Amino acid sequence: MAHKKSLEALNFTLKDLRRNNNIFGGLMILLAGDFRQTLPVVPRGTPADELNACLKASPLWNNVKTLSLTTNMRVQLQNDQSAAQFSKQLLDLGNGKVPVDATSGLITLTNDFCRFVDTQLVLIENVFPNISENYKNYAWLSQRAILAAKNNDVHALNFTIQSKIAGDLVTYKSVDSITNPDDVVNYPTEFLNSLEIPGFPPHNLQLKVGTVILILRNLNPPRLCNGTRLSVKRLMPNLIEATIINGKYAGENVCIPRIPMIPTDLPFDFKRLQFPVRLAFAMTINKSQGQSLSVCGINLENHCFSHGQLYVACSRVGKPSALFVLTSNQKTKNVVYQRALQ
Ligand SMILES: Nc1ncnc2c1ncn2[C@@H]1O[C@H](COP(=O)(O)OP(=O)(O)OP(=O)(O)O)[C@@H](O)[C@H]1O
Repeated sequence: MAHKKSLEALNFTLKDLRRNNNIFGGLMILLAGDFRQTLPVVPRGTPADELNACLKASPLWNNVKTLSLTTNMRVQLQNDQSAAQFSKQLLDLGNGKVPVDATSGLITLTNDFCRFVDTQLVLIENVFPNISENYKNYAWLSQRAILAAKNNDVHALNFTIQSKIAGDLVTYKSVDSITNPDDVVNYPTEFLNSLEIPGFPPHNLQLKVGTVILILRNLNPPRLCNGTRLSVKRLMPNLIEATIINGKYAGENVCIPRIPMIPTDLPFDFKRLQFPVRLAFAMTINKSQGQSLSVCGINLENHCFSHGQLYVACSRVGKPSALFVLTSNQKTKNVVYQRALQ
């Protein structure tokens, strides 16, 4: 979900451009969204900060007229007999209506909602069956992913899946530096290399031909945007050639260069020169928002920790038989801030 400040900035810009002091310069704006989904991410923020960053906390919200869509098309399109029930189960999850166990604070997922698996390897086998052969099929690859709430869980899954593909591992190390010369002595290169920053490529990027990667920056919109998934075709010393596997430009080959990236939320200025990509067989639930999948795995060994994450993860597919969940005793945490839904 967009931060309320983005919309407030658009409001000021349109007022200025159109020299019209009415809201949005007198234009009608169509917004589409679902407050059951995740709220804007506020680094190191509390739930109150997230709620405050949401559009409902902006004075602009008083001018919004809400119209509701009533059919879950992703589910409806499956023509599955469970469609009506699955749509309702998803809504109950998103609305925080699934009963919570008073002692553990967890909900129990039912057998008619998803398919349960016991280990990470079984999860991988169900979502990416016979990956050592199927990785060459882009349509097959684009329709499946494993999701987890935290980056660390995602990294572990990605390494395991990548190891199932034959071929040499190519390592690309980033060049990390401090931009302010006065700070150089305080931040040794080894420390900079060790930084794992959300939304940033790793220092030690290890890839194989056939690996699925995700672009982390808008390199060449609309073709190469933050979130575009690709399959690696050729690994050269200074360039990665890859094939886009999702969206309108699926099937096109592109070249990705190293670019300098500067994180905005660190207390010191630091620059990482690296390919702006991450492995993407598995991805975080927040990154998966907006995607439709034919088969989705969810690793809930570490519970979801923020509003709407479980709802977003489960609603990527249209039927229960396509949803594989790894969790202990079918129990997990469903975080829903009722204030975001009021
Ligand atoms: N009116 C429609 N007729 C046919 N198919 C539709 C219609 N609306 C949506 N779909 C299909 O349903 C799926 C989900 O649509 P879309 O991604 O636009 O929904 P969304 O609200 O953005 O989902 P989410 O926010 O959960 O990611 C897509 O496959 C889309 O093509």
